[in-house]
Amino acid sequence: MTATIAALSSGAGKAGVAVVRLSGPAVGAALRQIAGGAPTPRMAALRRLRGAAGEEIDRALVLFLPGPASFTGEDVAEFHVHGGRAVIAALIDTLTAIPGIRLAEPGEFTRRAVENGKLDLTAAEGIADLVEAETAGQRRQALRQAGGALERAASAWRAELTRALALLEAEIDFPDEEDVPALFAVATATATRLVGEVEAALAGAARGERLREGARIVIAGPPNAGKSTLLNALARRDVAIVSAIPGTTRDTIEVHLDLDGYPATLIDTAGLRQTEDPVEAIGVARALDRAGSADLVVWLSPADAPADPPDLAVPLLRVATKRDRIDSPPQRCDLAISALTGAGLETLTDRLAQAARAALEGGEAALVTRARHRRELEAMAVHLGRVAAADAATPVEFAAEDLRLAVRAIGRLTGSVDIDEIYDVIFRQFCIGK
Ligand SMILES: Nc1nc2c(c(=O)[nH]1)N(C=O)[C@@H](CNc1ccc(C(=O)N[C@@H](CCC(=O)O)C(=O)O)cc1)CN2
Ligand SMILES: Nc1nc2c(ncn2[C@@H]2O[C@H](COP(=O)(O)OP(=O)(O)OP(=O)(O)O)[C@@H](O)[C@H]2O)c(=O)[nH]1
Ligand SMILES: [Mg+2]
Repeated sequence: MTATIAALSSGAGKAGVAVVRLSGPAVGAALRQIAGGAPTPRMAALRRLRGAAGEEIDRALVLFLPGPASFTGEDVAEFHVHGGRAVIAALIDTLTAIPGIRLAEPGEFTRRAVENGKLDLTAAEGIADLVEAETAGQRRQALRQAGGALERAASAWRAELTRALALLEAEIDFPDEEDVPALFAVATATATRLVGEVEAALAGAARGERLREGARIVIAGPPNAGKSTLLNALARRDVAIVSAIPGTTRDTIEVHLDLDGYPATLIDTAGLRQTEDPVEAIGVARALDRAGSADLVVWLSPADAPADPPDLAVPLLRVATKRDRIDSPPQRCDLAISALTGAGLETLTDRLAQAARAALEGGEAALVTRARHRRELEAMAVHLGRVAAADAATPVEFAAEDLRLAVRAIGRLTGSVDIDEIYDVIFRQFCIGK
């Protein structure tokens, strides 16, 4: 029998109110045992909750949402209790002591919603992104996906492909009864149109993935330029080790920033120099690699010892550091800062926000927000491209197989092909209680 799952769905730690959720066939029994019976469906009721020995745990608002009209599609109960650690622990302990009830795994409530047909996989990913969203732009994109934007596009594609496939299969099963060139024409026309739509969706993919993950801004420069000092100043905490010894930072260090509503990942790197030290050399190689794929490289070099950046095919902002060390305006830079006095830091933050905006804004809202979506749509485009290019010499079976493989890619995208390993990877990333 399906296990009934329980978890704290609100944030961990002390809070005014905490929400504990329960989903599965044992919900009715649990409500009878601890809340004196199930309240009227979908109506909040104030109840005394009792532990196994009959002792009172809390007075709480209780909700009963009978399946299938619930978030998971199963019977669901919610306990809105006082958010103290001992209250939550007593309630969870009492619930999980009831036969058939266990703690939920990360994302398991949402996984059940998908398995019961309440959401497709892309909408579930949208919910995960909504929980993770740190900026308004990320929230909007996640909400759109959770509302089924990609799901609707995918199911429209699937319906058209299935229709075209049915025509070709009729031809394979009953050769000579139909006019083959006419059937082929329908299949190639459908494939040609859908390739266009899939490619339009893919065109926004880079932006969609960027918005989800944030613009990538890499701090690079010679050793001792003040890179880690700047990272700490912008992050407003001591993330990276700072010292007067050149070659202090070896690995890349990332922090997430909200730049005027635009999410960004700021990456500190090892100082660039020729080195005999094999570990430092790996750090230098990593620094160059990150810089090469950044949306912006902030090239730092000391005002009293300016250095030129290597050739990079990405936008560059040249910043002179340690402005406090020289009197005359620094050379060969776009702006100058001093972590000591704070001079120039506000201007720099504005420039970073501009760069993040340039990397993330523009165009329509993206349908594709993850590499996983991109992979499946690219696979679709390859198969549809072959069908679109088919001619009289192409065997009908080949075109049909390509249409089938395109449909399969859509199935992997939306989760309608039941593929456990895809589910496991995706739902592992959720929080517990979601
Ligand atoms: N207290 C609480 N707040 C919450 C949730 C929750 O589970 N509990 N949610 C959870 O993530 C989100 C809201 N999402 C929800 C989505 C569907 C249903 C639901 O009951 N759907 C039924 C009935 C729909 C209807 O009445 O219109 C259904 O789909 O059949 C509930 C919550 C955010 N806020
Ligand atoms: N006077 C002055 N010193 C600074 C300033 N910023 C950083 N420093 C000092 O410069 C030294 C190097 O700073 P780091 O931030 O560790 O330099 P880095 O670029 O990360 O160096 P590596 O990790 O070795 O590549 C430290 O002693 C800092 O205190 C500044 O604005 N003014
Ligand atoms: Mg450093």
